[in-house]
Amino acid sequence: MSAYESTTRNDGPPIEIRGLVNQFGDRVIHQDLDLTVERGKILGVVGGSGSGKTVLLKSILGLLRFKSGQINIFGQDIATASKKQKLDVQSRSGVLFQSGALFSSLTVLENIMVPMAEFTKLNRRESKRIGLLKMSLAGLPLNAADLMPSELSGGMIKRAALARSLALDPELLFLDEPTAGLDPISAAAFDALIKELASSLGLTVFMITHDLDSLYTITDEVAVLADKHVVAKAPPLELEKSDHPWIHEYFHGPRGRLGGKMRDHTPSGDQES
Ligand SMILES: Nc1ncnc2c1ncn2[C@@H]1O[C@H](COP(=O)(O)OP(=O)(O)OP(=O)(O)O)[C@@H](O)[C@H]1O
Repeated sequence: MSAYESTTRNDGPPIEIRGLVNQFGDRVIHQDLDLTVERGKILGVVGGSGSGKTVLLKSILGLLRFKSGQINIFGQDIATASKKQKLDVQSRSGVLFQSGALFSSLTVLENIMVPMAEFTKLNRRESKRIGLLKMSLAGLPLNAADLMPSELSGGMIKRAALARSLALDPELLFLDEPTAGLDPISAAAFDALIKELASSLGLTVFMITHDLDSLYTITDEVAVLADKHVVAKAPPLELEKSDHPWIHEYFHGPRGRLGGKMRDHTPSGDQES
């Protein structure tokens, strides 16, 4: 049964990682990393530059061979999965890469139709109809269907890539810094779109982000990557209270939201009495 025909199957958490180790030469990136993402939740993933967020995403997506540990997607151990099982997992997942990763020689609609050609037996007319539906879900005007990626704004590229990631009605959506490069208004609109889609489509979302506003607005929980593993996983309002040095700095440092709030309320010269 293709993903397109499938209904949600009840088979283990969408993502379950145990004892993951990733290493390049002598350099250990992940050591005994554990992480579970429950069905229907939006998980934000944060961590300093070089903490291994992208390596983690690539490991989960099967784009990188990890040294040891176990990654189960929908209960399927991806290291031992057969080709058919891997295809099944892939067809139940959508990925929005940071750059959008659209095929530059294809129109917007053709880009969105690629996964359908790859994973389903839908004919071109049906794929087109579904592609247009996904465009509207992602908030793209239908007259963008025939545009080339080079003709799109940054925000439209993200929406086209989002439409493509939704092409197969995924249960699990991976987002790599979805609001990076967007102005604050477009970023807020994109956040709202993700939240709305996740709720209406019942998606589980794994989202790498540096955007504090996104964390507070749309995530249920945030996993923090530091010291080579997940040091905390909790709702943002709970994480604020953590005394882990990196987490504290993240929320309370000069670029942190709370740091900003404190700055806003710090009297400068004329003080309130
Ligand atoms: N293929 C590779 N070969 C060798 N080292 C790699 C490879 N891929 C990643 N690394 C190293 O692994 C570490 C983690 O990289 P990663 O891209 O996952 O960080 P990140 O948390 O996503 O950072 P950023 O927030 O800056 O994007 C980095 O030090 C990087 O240089």
